[in-house]
Amino acid sequence: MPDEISPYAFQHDIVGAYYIPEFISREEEVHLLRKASAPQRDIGESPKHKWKTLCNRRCLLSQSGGQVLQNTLLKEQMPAFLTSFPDILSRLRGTRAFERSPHREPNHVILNEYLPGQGIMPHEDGPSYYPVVATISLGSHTIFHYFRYNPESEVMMDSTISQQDGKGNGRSIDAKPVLSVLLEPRSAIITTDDLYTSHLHGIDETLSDTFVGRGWLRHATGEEVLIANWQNIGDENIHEVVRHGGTLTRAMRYSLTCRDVAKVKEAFVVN
Ligand SMILES: O=C(O)CCC(=O)C(=O)O
Ligand SMILES: [Fe+2]
Repeated sequence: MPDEISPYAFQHDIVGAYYIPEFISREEEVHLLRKASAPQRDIGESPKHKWKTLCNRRCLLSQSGGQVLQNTLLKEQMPAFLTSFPDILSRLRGTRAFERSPHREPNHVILNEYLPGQGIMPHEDGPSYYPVVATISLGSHTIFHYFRYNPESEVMMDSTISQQDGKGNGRSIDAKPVLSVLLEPRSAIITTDDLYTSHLHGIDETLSDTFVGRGWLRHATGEEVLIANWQNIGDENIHEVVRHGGTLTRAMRYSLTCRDVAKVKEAFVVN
């Protein structure tokens, strides 16, 4: 990864995650939240940026930059709210995380909406995208877990989840995360390398997150898991709870997931 992004790596065994607190300002967050939470007026007003509900995700989703069909982006113009204030795309270019991606910047952005208690099942983002994704959080913290598949020969008693891998093969997943990260509102997390290509990621469906101190989270599996970036947390209140123990309540959260689709086809526009 280029120098710009390497200071945002944090201590853990697997390479490929970079956490940037305060990637956008509070003022920018308020502005984006207003856009995101008024889908009829802003993002959802044109048929191109319609909200969809995905049953396995239990979140609303709006795609910008176009639809991805058969690994190909049917290109449309990015809505102004992503390129004006704040200019998220040029800020992401500045991290140089997309330096080696085909278009050297994201050309596809998905807006997800999570009510408190909603999450997203462990999944891979798949082969349509170049293996780097930047996720910007708005409105609430959340906990992002990365998982690994169980090795073929290994039968794990606690692996309660299974999922199709990138090649469409059903595989079981180790329920204990290999890496857990706290995403603060206004932060960006960049996932790449091995974490993108051979791991899954997901968010538990929970209304709150309880910490026992020094970065340890009480996880749904009953085990305690360490929040790998707990010493990089910028918000004083959140840091205090994670450091000394306590509970953080989840609020409505929006995320912008920004990726580069290699194959692009100009969409045919009929006026
Ligand atoms: O909302 C998030 O932080 C993650 C969303 C995600 O994993 C996805 O859209 O593929
Ligand atoms: Fe994802």
